Amino acid sequence: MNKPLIVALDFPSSNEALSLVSQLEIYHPFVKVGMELYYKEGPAIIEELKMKNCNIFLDLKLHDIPNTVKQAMKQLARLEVDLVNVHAAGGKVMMEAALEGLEAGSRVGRKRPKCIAVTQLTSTTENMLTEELLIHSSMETTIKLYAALAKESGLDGVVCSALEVPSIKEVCGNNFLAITPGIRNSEDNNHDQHRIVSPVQANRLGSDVIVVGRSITGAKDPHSAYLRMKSEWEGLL
Ligand SMILES: O=c1ccn([C@@H]2O[C@H](COP(=O)(O)O)[C@@H](O)[C@H]2O)c(=O)[nH]1
Repeated sequence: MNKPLIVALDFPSSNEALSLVSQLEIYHPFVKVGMELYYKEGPAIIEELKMKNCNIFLDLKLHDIPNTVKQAMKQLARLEVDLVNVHAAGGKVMMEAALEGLEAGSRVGRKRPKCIAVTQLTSTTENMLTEELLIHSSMETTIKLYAALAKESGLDGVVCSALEVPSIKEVCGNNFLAITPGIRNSEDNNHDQHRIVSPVQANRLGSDVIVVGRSITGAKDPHSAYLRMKSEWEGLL
């Protein structure tokens, strides 16, 4: 994986998602299918996106008992996407089970999809961590621990804010992927995101991949918004 920008296709149906993809088709975009679109369209949307030569992150954030996650991952492996994920909060046995399921469901001779773990959602603040989730370590410590647990479980990386990437790389090494949503430029609406950085900062902080949704999909001109984000992320602007 080089330094991709993944576009979050957070749309209610395939019509809107495919229309956005058609505007970016010449760039063979890496796209993310999340719960909203997948729960509406199911595996058919994955097939349609593959026909358009998109790389795909299927972002369903599995979090359940180990056996359920293993069996679910076995099914997801059959979709042959590039990237899937779980919540690190499910623990080591659950993350190991996710990998077992992916191995079991992947065709012989084909590499399993990469699997990453959500550490703490980018919509979570330090205050929420203490007051609501009753986690009494700092955001940075919590995320470092979750990342180390994901690595010990054999996962390929984590989802985090770019703000935490330097400490994750320190603990888990440079090859452990840091995939970072919560990307905004200063003029963008932050919506429900809290731990946010610009594409330029994400690059400087060492993110491997950025995930951008509404700043592109909700822009008046998504094509220009994509190109600007991409150039800033790649350090060209
Ligand atoms: O911690 C997380 C994990 C996943 N996401 C997902 O990324 C996109 C971000 O969309 P924006 O519109 O750019 O805010 C969205 O699909 C989330 O489900 C995240 O934001 N934070």
